[in-house]
Amino acid sequence: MAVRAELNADLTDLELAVALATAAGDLLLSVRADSGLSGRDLGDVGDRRSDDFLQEQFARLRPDDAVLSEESTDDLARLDARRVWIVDPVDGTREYGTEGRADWAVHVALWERGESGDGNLTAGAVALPALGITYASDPAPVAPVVGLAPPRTDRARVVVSGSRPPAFADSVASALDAELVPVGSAGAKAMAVVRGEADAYVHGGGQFEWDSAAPVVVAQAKGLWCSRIDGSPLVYNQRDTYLPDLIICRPEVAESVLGASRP
Ligand SMILES: Nc1ncnc2c1ncn2[C@@H]1O[C@H](COP(=O)(O)O)[C@@H](OP(=O)(O)O)[C@H]1O
Ligand SMILES: [Mg+2]
Repeated sequence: MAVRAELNADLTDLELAVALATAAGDLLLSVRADSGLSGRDLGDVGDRRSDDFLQEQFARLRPDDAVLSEESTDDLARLDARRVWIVDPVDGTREYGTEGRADWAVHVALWERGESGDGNLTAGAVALPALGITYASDPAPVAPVVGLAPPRTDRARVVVSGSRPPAFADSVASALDAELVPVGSAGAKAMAVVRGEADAYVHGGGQFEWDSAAPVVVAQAKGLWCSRIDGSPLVYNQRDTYLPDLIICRPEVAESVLGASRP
């Protein structure tokens, strides 16, 4: 879904997720180009500007919905809400602050409560602004990005955090006879699997709902396996937003990845 939609309340939830992630990404690119800042200072300003923009737009376009954002106080009103937007205004803040890095993202996901009271992620988008691409939670095929990753060999690839790879990363790599590739941002790693550049993204040791909600709803829509490392479902809009581990992978390798990741 590459078309830039005008931001208005008539957009579907999916169109709105794509439009907001894309627009916040454009804002972040201009802050990065024009602020004269770098490193942590740039990350802080980017986080704030992107979050302010997203909060304003949700208040204007979906005033009845709750919002859970990494960068805003959580007043827990979302626990009684029927619809909750789960957003990460800059995922991969460290990489956003580092000149030349493209592995950072904007995450926008929607969680909706069902008849039973439980809820699910129902729509979402991950923008990779430095690549000029926004991925949507629809089943449309995804084109590879030429020149982004080294050409595929027969060897599988597993993407992991550059700064905090999980303790079980080596065992997953052995199980798949894969190379481990460090990439920043949960969204950028998940989209590498969506594009087919990597076979799996594994994480353990700490993360929050906003880090994975949008990547997971996009990956699910593209037919990928998404779960906790013990194989249980990823559950969102919980009181405690800590959601420390996940696997996103091609369904064919899920059993091997789970076997090698299980605590
Ligand atoms: N051990 C940990 N505890 C808490 N958050 C973690 C974490 N490891 C990774 N994350 C978060 O997950 C996102 C992706 O990290 P990584 O690139 O290392 O895989 C980052 O989000 P933010 O950049 O939004 O803070 C990072 O803060
Ligand atoms: Mg994050």
